[in-house]
Amino acid sequence: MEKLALKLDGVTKHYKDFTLNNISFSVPEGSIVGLIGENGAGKSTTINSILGLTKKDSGTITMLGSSNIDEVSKDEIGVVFDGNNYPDVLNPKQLGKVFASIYSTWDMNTYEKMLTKFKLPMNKKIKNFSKGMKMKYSISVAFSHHSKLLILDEATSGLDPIIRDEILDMLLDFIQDEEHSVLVSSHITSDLEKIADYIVFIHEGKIIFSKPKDELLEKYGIIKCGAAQFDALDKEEIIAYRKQDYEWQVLVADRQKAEKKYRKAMVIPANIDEIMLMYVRGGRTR
Ligand SMILES: Nc1ncnc2c1ncn2[C@@H]1O[C@H](COP(=O)(O)OP(=O)(O)OP(=O)(O)O)[C@@H](O)[C@H]1O
Repeated sequence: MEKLALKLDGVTKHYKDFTLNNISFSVPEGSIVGLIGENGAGKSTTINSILGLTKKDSGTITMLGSSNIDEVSKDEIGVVFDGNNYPDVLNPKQLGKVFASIYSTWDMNTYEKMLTKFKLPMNKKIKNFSKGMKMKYSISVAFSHHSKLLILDEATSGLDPIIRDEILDMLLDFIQDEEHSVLVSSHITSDLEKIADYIVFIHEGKIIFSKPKDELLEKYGIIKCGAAQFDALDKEEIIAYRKQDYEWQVLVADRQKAEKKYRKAMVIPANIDEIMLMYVRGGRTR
């Protein structure tokens, strides 16, 4: 049976104007799970609930075999938030000593290698690092205490494409060893499309879908057609649709079936961004 690094079951959190509603998904060992959703969808609330930073109202969270986050060794989890994770008046050399006393699994050799590899200066204060450097530094730290599960909130937002690509490569490196797993939230869906094994799409506090990425990319499709063809479509098969000028765009879950059934219509693959947009902004026929 597939081993899970993380499992959420019915996690619910009520705020005055927002409810994170019955969230269930899992992160299999050796995989990268991308949590996507627009601003305010509930991604950070989900991640904070997992880390025990926000107290959930109900539901269970099992992390690395334990349903109590306090019982999970801090060595085993790496956390990377958008922004400063560490006292920024210190430099990596000083912080390395701090981490050696915090993490029983701290590996100074890996730390120094990572800093050299990512051109992060040992003697420069973290507060003088650029945003991208801070992010790479946080991930290097997570590698250096050999964490098994890496959780990143908005790891690539606000970074240029080259640094984003480096960070995505770091995450792919991290899971090469099958025991390592990653949960990463982002609203840059193209980044997650490159690296994630599974995509969990959250909208207004609810999960819209949680699926293997390949299934989404290989199976979902968009039918492009005119009004008469749209009227003739089987409405049961339509997930959502949009009308642009004279063209209808229709999201379906089985592209090949649509190609065979509607030979006159154009059916094209859908990327994650398009799938997300259609779910959020598209019209419904049922
Ligand atoms: N401590 C809090 N008290 C009240 N409401 C909160 C609190 N924290 C978050 N919220 C609300 O919960 C909702 C979801 O916020 P959350 O930060 O989880 O979204 P997000 O998907 O991470 O968004 P973004 O991509 O913009 O970071 C928002 O409406 C937010 O205002």
